[in-house]
Amino acid sequence: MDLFKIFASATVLYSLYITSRLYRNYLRAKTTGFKLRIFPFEIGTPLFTVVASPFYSLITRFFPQSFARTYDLGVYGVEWRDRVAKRERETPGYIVVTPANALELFVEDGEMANAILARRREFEQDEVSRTIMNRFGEALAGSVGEGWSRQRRLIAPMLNERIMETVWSESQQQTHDMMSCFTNVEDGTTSGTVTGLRRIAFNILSTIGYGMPTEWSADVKQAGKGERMDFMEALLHLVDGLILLVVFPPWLLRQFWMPKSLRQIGEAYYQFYEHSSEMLQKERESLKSSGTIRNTFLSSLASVNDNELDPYEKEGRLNKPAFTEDQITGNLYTFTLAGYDTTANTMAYAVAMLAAYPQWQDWIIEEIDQIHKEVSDPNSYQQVLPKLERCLSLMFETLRMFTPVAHIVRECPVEKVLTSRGKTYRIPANTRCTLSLDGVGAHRDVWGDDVFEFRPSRWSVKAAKLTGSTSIAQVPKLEAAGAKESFLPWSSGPRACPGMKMAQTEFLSVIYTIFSEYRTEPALEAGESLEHGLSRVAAIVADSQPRLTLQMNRPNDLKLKWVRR
Ligand code: HEM
Repeated sequence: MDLFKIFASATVLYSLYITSRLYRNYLRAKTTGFKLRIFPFEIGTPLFTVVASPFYSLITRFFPQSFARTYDLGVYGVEWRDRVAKRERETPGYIVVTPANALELFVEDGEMANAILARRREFEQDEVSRTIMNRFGEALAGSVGEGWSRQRRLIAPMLNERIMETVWSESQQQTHDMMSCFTNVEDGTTSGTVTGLRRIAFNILSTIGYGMPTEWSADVKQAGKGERMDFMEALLHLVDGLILLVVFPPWLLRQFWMPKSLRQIGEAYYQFYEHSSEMLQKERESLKSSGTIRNTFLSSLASVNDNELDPYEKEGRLNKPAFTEDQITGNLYTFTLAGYDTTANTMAYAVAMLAAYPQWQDWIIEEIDQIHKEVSDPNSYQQVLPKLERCLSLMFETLRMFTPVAHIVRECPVEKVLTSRGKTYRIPANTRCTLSLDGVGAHRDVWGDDVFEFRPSRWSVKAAKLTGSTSIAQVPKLEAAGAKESFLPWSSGPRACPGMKMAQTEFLSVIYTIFSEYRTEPALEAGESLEHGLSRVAAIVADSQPRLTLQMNRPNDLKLKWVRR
């Protein structure tokens, strides 16, 4: 009985505590101008993320809609669930009031998202992203404040026009190799299209990042027992195992009693450091002896000097290397992380959608055939790339529908006032702002009634022309009203993706090379009609899930037949 009383009193006290915190946060939020949602649990934490998923379908089925919706917001991948459910998005967003210290602001409107992204100093990257991105050393993608400005100034130019021709030609070569492998087998049927495209994206990073050209191959080279992994194998395990490495220490993962896949990730962690340190050593030696900077990210990182820093100059340290070994390792890793899954999955979704909707294949093939007639060299980066408007529209539409980085988070430590669509909003101090890059591309008033349809031609007059400009940090100049603000797959503002042009060049080169020679169609099962085959492919695409980026759950079920045109 006494025990019962203790338990009951504790429950009452705890409920009072939660209620008082909720009330306090409600008072903070009520005059902000945003719609409010009240929720009795702290959302967005790693704990909630882990615990919430198993109860997801139970809660959404049996609890009142507004409770279920707020719960939904805290479960990873809400943007994709909204898209599949064709849910209308909020303008500009809403605040979730929980008992936590911070308020949770969810923004789904382009104007407000852009306003936040433009004010980098006032809305810095959140702590969780920083921890993940700096796992291997302080990197551009995980730094804030002056440290970020300095890294950005030095690193962004490394992804400039100088590397684009290599990206273009290497992507062409890789694509040729992949396609000959696919079409070498009887009737050109393969379930390896997604894996094959991922391999291309990885191999391009290997060339551009480390100066290690790798031949396309359907199989991944795997180190045998007791053998040392090569650098690229180690890197591949680390990219796939990123979240595990944030949660578990690498020494634990590599224990002999762990499952093989986890052991490999733990092992890869140590081998990556070893390789990266050796490569850096070699790069520095070769720089010293030859004085030539290779056209790779590693060489640029190793050679760059931070001449502009006054304090360095005063200390007589002018021409000192700008980056420590740890910073170089961190940047090598995040460069691969940021550039791999994003570009690979964009190519995979585009090809899958072309297979499911063959009319769009006809549409881009028409453009490609026209280009072949117009240019003197059909492989020339300079001649071909600026003409690929429809192919670029295909990329934009794929990114709008299958946004790889569904949201980004910024912190607001001090109260700010912003306007959106003529209305003023107050963002209280200590608010976490989750900006839905996917949501801004799903507003009916901007995109029209077919907002949830895949229609690349909506971009045809809007598609940015890649003019060979060296400016890489610009969002494409989209002419249609509102489209620029409502298309943020690469984010916007000072932190916008510096790899945008590289991703575009790679995507365009791969799509152009494939569809210059081939077409694809669903590999039909016995007795299956074409119509059924097409909708089966569309269903495989719809069965996706955001992991690090959005990915298909059953990529190997995407059985495609490749035929020479
Ligand atoms: C379709 C392909 C890609 C998409 C959709 C994409 C998207 C993004 C997004 C949303 C951000 C976050 C920006 C922010 O915090 O405001 C980002 C940052 C970044 N991306 Fe990309 N990205 C792509 C390809 C690439 C490639 C190919 C590279 C380089 C190899 C790259 C390198 C980076 C880096 C270094 C950052 C950190 C920038 C900073 O914090 O200043 N990305 N990207």
